[in-house]
Amino acid sequence: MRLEAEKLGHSFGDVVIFQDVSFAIDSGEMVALRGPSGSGKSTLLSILSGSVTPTRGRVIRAGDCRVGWVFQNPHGVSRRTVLDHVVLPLLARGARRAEAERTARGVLAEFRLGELTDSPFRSLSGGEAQRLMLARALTSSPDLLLVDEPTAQLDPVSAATVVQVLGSLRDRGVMVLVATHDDRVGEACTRSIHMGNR
Ligand SMILES: Nc1ncnc2c1ncn2[C@@H]1O[C@H](COP(=O)(O)OP(=O)(O)OP(=O)(O)O)[C@@H](O)[C@H]1O
Repeated sequence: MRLEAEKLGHSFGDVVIFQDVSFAIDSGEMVALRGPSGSGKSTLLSILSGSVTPTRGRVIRAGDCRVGWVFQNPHGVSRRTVLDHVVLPLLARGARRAEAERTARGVLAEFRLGELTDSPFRSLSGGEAQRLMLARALTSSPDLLLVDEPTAQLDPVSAATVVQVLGSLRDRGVMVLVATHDDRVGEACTRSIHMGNR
């Protein structure tokens, strides 16, 4: 699997956010998207996900490329349990309840959330919630995972765990593109794409 960005550019009205951005990412690569605030990292992720059409250039990816997205602020349903957050997408994809729960429990244990399966989302710490979002993204078996600032507002220990989890996704052959200001995340990546040369 390969993702290619060819001479991408984007403007909002008359304001050029970035231009002439080209790169390719292959399966099993974890790439950092770096650049100052406002340089267009989140916008580029939206373009790569297909939810925003670039003003210029094009994105080339296989038609069956499954895209997962983990946002900067973990979005969960406050009353729902940790287990529910991982089980529901599996049920939506046609899994039976018992099978979905088995899969979900396995993934949660791997993400060090096994003790929290019955806790409501609202009781999670920032790091736990971020790991849960990554666990949920994993269950959709993405080929490409777009991650926006996963360690913002996390303490060093939680951030290190999130970095570890991202590395394990890469090791499973997922293409991981992570927008980040965090040098620890940058160092864990194979290389960086730099935004900001408008
Ligand atoms: N829908 C929109 N309409 C107009 N301007 C927008 C829109 N979305 C983003 N922008 C502007 O585009 C620029 C790039 O925003 P973006 O969120 O992509 O930057 P970023 O590099 O991800 O920033 P940060 O590091 O602060 O998250 C910013 O100046 C932002 O205000």
